[in-house]
Amino acid sequence: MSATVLDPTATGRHAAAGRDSREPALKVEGLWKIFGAKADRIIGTPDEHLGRKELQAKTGCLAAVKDVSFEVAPGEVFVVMGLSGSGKSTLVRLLTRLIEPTAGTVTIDGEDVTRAGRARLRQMRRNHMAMVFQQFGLLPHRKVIDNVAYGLEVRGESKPKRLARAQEMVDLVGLSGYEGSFPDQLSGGMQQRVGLARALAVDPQVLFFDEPFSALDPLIRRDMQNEVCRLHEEVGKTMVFITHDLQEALKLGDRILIMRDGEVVQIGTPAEVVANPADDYVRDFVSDVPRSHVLTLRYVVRPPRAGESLEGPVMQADCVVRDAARQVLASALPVRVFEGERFLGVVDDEDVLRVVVAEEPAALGGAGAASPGGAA
Ligand SMILES: Nc1ncnc2c1ncn2[C@@H]1O[C@H](COP(=O)(O)OP(=O)(O)OP(=O)(O)O)[C@@H](O)[C@H]1O
Repeated sequence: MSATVLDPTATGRHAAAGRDSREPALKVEGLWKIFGAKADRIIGTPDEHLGRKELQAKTGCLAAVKDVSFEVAPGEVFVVMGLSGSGKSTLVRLLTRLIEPTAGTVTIDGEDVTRAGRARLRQMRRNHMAMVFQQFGLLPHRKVIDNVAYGLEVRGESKPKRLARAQEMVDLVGLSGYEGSFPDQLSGGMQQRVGLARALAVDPQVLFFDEPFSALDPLIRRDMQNEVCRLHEEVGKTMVFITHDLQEALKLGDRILIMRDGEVVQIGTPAEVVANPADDYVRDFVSDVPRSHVLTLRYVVRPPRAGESLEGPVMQADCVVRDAARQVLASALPVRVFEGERFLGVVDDEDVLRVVVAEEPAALGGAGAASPGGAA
């Protein structure tokens, strides 16, 4: 019944993430990492098309990352998600060249990282990239303030300058008062805040997160996810975030890249991935996700029916259905949905309820469970 309006040019949830004509902050093209003795003899031969297991059986080599390409816009939060062994950690290490790629290029702010010589790479790592790891990587004998200032020290900043910047970052991550503490005097969540402050201190072009919250207990983990959202709102940095946790990916990502066996299965906004899973692997991943929490009005909007009022309140297409529901249900007239200035259509009580009711256990398998707007 309802028409689905899918807009491939849809921008992310974060204001700074608008994909525009500017150069991507990060561009990855045809990136491969094959482990094994004959790794460099596989690309360009028919063997490159073999599945991971077949390649391993035939050559003894393991394709951890296989022909991966994507672009990240300035200010975007880009999440790489996949099960254990899918190649996420290898991928993020390739992006910073902690591991050398077998093939492909990585460009950060227009500069090809894969071609950089040793000295230039070191310089790029100090100035343009920062990493936040699961194991924090803090220096145990240094106080919080000196851990945060570490990257600036390595870069040769004067002491007053680096301490002033470090203090600013300590305050930003909510650790004011703990500057003089040592890492082992802090909880796991607080230590990870130090890791965040340290990464932000160098004002990098891209921040890489490799499963940073996996070791934290669920409540702290949620706090830290909120913290990343808040920090992103404040500093607008480009972020590449690795996780195996779908909820985390949906919460943080403007877009999500889903990996399996080293390959890209799907790249899309949380709503795109939930509404249109690329295959059964992704469908299985997203099957438990409450759709109203992720789908936006873009996915339920429909053309107005003959005689239907076009005087109702106006809402933007990127508003999540759950957040829009109250206003839609309170309005006697259908809500008009716009993308910027462009009129996309209308949404009424029934359109919203169809998404919400489909999540109710009683509706599963029943008529109410029909996919909203036929989007799935
Ligand atoms: N140095 C290495 N030598 C050989 N194989 C490796 C090496 N590093 C990783 N691999 C293999 O590459 C594949 C991808 O590993 P990777 O650690 O990148 O996956 P992941 O998605 O990050 O998994 P996890 O979440 O468990 O860390 C795995 O099969 C792994 O065993």
